[in-house]
Amino acid sequence: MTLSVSGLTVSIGGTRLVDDLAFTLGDGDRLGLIGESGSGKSLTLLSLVGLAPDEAEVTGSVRLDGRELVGLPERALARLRGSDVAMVFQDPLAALNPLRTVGRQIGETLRIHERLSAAAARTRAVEAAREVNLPDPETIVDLYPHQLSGGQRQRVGIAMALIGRPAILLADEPTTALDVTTQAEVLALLHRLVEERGMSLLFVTHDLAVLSQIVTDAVVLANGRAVETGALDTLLHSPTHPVTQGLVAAARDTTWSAS
Ligand SMILES: Nc1ncnc2c1ncn2[C@@H]1O[C@H](COP(=O)(O)OP(=O)(O)OP(=O)(O)O)[C@@H](O)[C@H]1O
Repeated sequence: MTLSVSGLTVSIGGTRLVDDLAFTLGDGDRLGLIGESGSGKSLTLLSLVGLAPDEAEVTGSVRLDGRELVGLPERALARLRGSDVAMVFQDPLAALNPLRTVGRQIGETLRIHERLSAAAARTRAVEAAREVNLPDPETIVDLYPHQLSGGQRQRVGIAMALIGRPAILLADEPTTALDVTTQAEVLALLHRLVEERGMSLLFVTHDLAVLSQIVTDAVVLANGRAVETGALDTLLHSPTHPVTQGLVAAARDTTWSAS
């Protein structure tokens, strides 16, 4: 599947927070969206699938295999989010229901979309838990979110996102809340799953060091505009825009302080 974005503009209260953005995510592509805090990364990601805040005005074009998503009714967008396009977010705890076992939450999509029985959904949830390397999957699916570590919860978030076999994964800072070791493990897991399943990935982060572990190309955002676009190697080794240069310097600092 190809996601083609052009002229994407998101305004709130008359301010353009995302301004005339264009990029294409083709089959199997791994693209990063990087920029400092407030540069418009999250709003961009949310706007692609109709999840921008109610007060936001979204214009421009987001096409999924030619089908225009901007202006599509919420029902159609919701169907799409459960099937072709899936998302993982920074804070898995906020995305999880504290009162339901993680297995039930992993299997929920299947109960809705494939009308599976509770028992069949549980079996698939156990398989999904195993695929994301959760320890003791048979037992862990019966636990509640607060009984898991942060890294385990993010693995649950990934299992939930991937169980519907999406073609495209949108990830918004999925490892930012994790410690450095867990972050590396979760990035490696995402990388493996994306490759094995031939998914395409749009990965949002403020951290170029993280991005270099998972994508091949990136769009650098500043004040809602794309200021530099290209292969990650080129951005890392010969950044031309001052914002990109700042991100490279920051990534060097974190790499040094982590080692
Ligand atoms: N609902 C809203 N109402 C008003 N302004 C908003 C709203 N949501 C986001 N913004 C503003 O839009 C700009 C872009 O926000 P966005 O969350 O996309 O940034 P970001 O690059 O993802 O930053 P971060 O890394 O901090 O999440 C920011 O200036 C933010 O304050």
